[in-house]
Amino acid sequence: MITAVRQQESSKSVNDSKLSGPTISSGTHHLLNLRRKRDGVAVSSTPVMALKDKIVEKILENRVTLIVGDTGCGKSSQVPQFLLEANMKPILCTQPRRFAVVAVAKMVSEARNCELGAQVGYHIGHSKLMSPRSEIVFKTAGVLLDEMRDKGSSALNYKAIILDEVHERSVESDLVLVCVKQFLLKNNDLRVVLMSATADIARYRDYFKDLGRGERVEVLAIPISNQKALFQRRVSYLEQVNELLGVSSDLLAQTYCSGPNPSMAATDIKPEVHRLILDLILHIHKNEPDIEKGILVFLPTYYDLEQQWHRLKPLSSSFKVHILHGSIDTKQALKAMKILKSHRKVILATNIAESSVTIPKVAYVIDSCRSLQVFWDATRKKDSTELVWVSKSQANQRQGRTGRTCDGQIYRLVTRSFFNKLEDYECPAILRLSLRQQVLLMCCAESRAINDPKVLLQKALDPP
Ligand SMILES: Nc1ncnc2c1ncn2[C@@H]1O[C@H](COP(=O)(O)OP(=O)(O)OP(=O)(O)O)[C@@H](O)[C@H]1O
Repeated sequence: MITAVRQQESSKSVNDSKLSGPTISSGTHHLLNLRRKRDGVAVSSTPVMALKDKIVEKILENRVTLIVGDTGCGKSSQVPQFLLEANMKPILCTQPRRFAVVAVAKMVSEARNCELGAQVGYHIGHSKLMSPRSEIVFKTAGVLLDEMRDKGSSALNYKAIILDEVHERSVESDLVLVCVKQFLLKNNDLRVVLMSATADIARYRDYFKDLGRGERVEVLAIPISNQKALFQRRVSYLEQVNELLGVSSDLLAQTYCSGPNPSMAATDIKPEVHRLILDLILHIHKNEPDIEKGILVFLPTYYDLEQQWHRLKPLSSSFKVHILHGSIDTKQALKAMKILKSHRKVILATNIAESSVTIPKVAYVIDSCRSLQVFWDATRKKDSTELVWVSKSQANQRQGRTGRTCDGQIYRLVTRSFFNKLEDYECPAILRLSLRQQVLLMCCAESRAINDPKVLLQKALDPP
């Protein structure tokens, strides 16, 4: 379903557009040099670079533009720079998570050869590294939402606002979308760009349909043919993993997923799964001579990260293990970005590392295909958590953390038929969580356009 829509959009874009030749800017050149320098690979361009002129032209022409392109094709790093070079500044870019804000801001400032906090800055929670002269600013959706509540439309005093990773449906992201739309109805000059590799584009296109008479939402898909510059990615499922490790089991799904399909299977990570992950890591280490090639493992909870960490601890002479979890300080988390020459890097992560970020030289992704979800328990009248199977969209984002700076291999720890039965998308948080706090905050908003929670929530992409 996702593939079908994306392919349809891709071919539309190719047919509709007279693709202009690549115009490579100084920032872009610098990014390429950076990549060559860091990774020892010669990369001629990221796929979005070939569409630079087209992207700028469409954003200038339309108030809302959707950019859809495979993970790693260059959306987050390049599109803000394209707009800067077209003099559409200042530019605001939101990311769903703090880690992604800092990682992308850091990468773009390095690509532009400037100090972080000067031309390129960021703002997450209480940490702000930007100046009044910053021309590209990265923020979390939560920070932007707070600012819109406090300052109304003046929080959007930018020439262009990029809402990156729109498929991530946190309450904050959905509320940012609805507030931005309200302000767009009053501001003709603002340009909004939505970006994602896996979003359901038809929904976003429809959402902005009523913006104004004769207006349309431009959908720009980065054509598959333009994506050949990307590295290869190969996906394996439990069947192949077991073959690889020489384990024979007729009941793979039963042993490692507790059932034949997502609706019947318990999501908890059994010791067998931790054991399988360890065996896989050891197998990779033995067979991959390039020590710089790292392994990224997705697990659902801090407890699971700890369990896996304990299994790896006795092997500290071979492996350097990093933990990426929401509770870890961003500075500490950024240490996982370093390429190591002495040890094999193993990164144990929850979905904090699922989208946006490039961790250089991650060549292997092991995906447990589980995730922790918070929901409002109406009976107990409190927030609760549950382990769920990821959606295909989430799994594709996880897959996209490799194949960015080198070829990638993905191991999904479910059988192929089990994977095919996963939902396409996860349920938006706005339909799962209590909105009491958000409603109170909305009531306090300065701007009349966004201070009536009942009206505003009805205008959300999925009204609660
Ligand atoms: N820190 C980095 N070090 C080396 N290369 C990087 C770094 N950050 C980005 N890149 C390179 O730039 C490419 C584009 O990254 P970018 O984040 O712009 O892609 P994207 O299309 O936004 O991906 P996603 O949809 O996953 O967010 C990556 O595939 C990678 O090759």
